Amino acid sequence: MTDTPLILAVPSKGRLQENAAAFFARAGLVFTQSRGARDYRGTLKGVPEVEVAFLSASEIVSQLSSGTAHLGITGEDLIREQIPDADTAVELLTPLGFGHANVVVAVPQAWIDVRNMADLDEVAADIRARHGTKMRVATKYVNLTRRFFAEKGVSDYRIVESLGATEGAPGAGSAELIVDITTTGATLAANALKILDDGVMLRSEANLVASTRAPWTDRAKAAATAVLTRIAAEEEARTSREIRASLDPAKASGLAPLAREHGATLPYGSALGREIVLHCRTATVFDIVTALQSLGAQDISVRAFDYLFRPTNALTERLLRRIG
Ligand SMILES: Nc1ncnc2c1ncn2[C@@H]1O[C@H](COP(=O)(O)OP(=O)(O)OP(=O)(O)O)[C@@H](O)[C@H]1O
Ligand SMILES: O=P(O)(O)OC[C@H]1O[C@H](OP(=O)(O)OP(=O)(O)O)[C@H](O)[C@@H]1O
Ligand SMILES: [Mg+2]
Repeated sequence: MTDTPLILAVPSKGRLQENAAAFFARAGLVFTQSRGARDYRGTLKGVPEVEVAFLSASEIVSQLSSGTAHLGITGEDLIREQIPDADTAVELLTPLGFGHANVVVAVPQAWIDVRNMADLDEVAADIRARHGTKMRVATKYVNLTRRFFAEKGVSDYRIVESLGATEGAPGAGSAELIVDITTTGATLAANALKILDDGVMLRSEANLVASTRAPWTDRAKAAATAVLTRIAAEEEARTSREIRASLDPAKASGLAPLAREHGATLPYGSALGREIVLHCRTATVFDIVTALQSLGAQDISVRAFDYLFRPTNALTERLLRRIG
């Protein structure tokens, strides 16, 4: 074990690696990587007390579940599959907008009469009548499949655990249908499979996840806060704009109502002299510009930020609410 206060688990390979690295880079969090004895370890430049563990998306889930890692990036599909009590063990702090994939039930396209989960009962009965065996479902999402099939009232089947190339199972004759993840649908199409109409089990994307079981010492909380504050400041910057203008002080009384109406703020107060500054959501910029023009404002400029640090942020609040 290590005595570094905070372990941050980051995908080291596969679909999520590049996007995760880009996500941290946007927040000004740069990894310095070194090869450790058993796995890759690193640090975050300028953020002491954080150790970065480079792991597979699935190993990240295990470490968050056991509390070996405090924070990590991984897919919700893996969280729901691998952690039976996910809502107790981890907190999904925020979806990250990449790693989108659906976990789906797919059957051969040739089964033209089979469209939804309820139709699988007939398929199962048919297979039993013809071969005296159970309908076989190939998947590596064993737990998600059991849960979903039970919810849909389908019980006469057996799972064939798949370790890869799941979509090939029906063609190879090792299962009748599959449960797997899909993004573009290309792999399903290449294997002549179709998704059942009500066969989307989970819409997954990469999430920033906190472990509730990790040793959340005061130093770990402080280190997490340092990381989350930067991530939040980047997001706040990306979704905000600054509007500056020159306004006749005689018109300044119209400013606060204007800001309120558009959900904007006056971070430095109402006008001292002619210069006014508003912060607003990106989508409201042009409405505010128009309103300012109606108020007689001139020389209106709109700027983007690199980082915007607020007194507090939703990520840190969410974490601290959960871990106390
Ligand atoms: N098209 C996709 N296929 C699979 N996973 C995807 C896709 N798009 C996003 N993901 C996400 O990436 C996660 C990790 O998938 P990836 O393929 O990188 O790992 P893996 O193949 O499971 O790794 P391993 O080598 O351990 O099997 C998935 O669980 C899912 O959350
Ligand atoms: O809908 P699509 O865009 O075709 O993507 C889906 C495919 O991608 C994943 O496999 P991956 O390429 O990660 O290989 P793996 O089976 O080795 O994980 C997944 O297991 C599917 O097979
Ligand atoms: Mg994969």
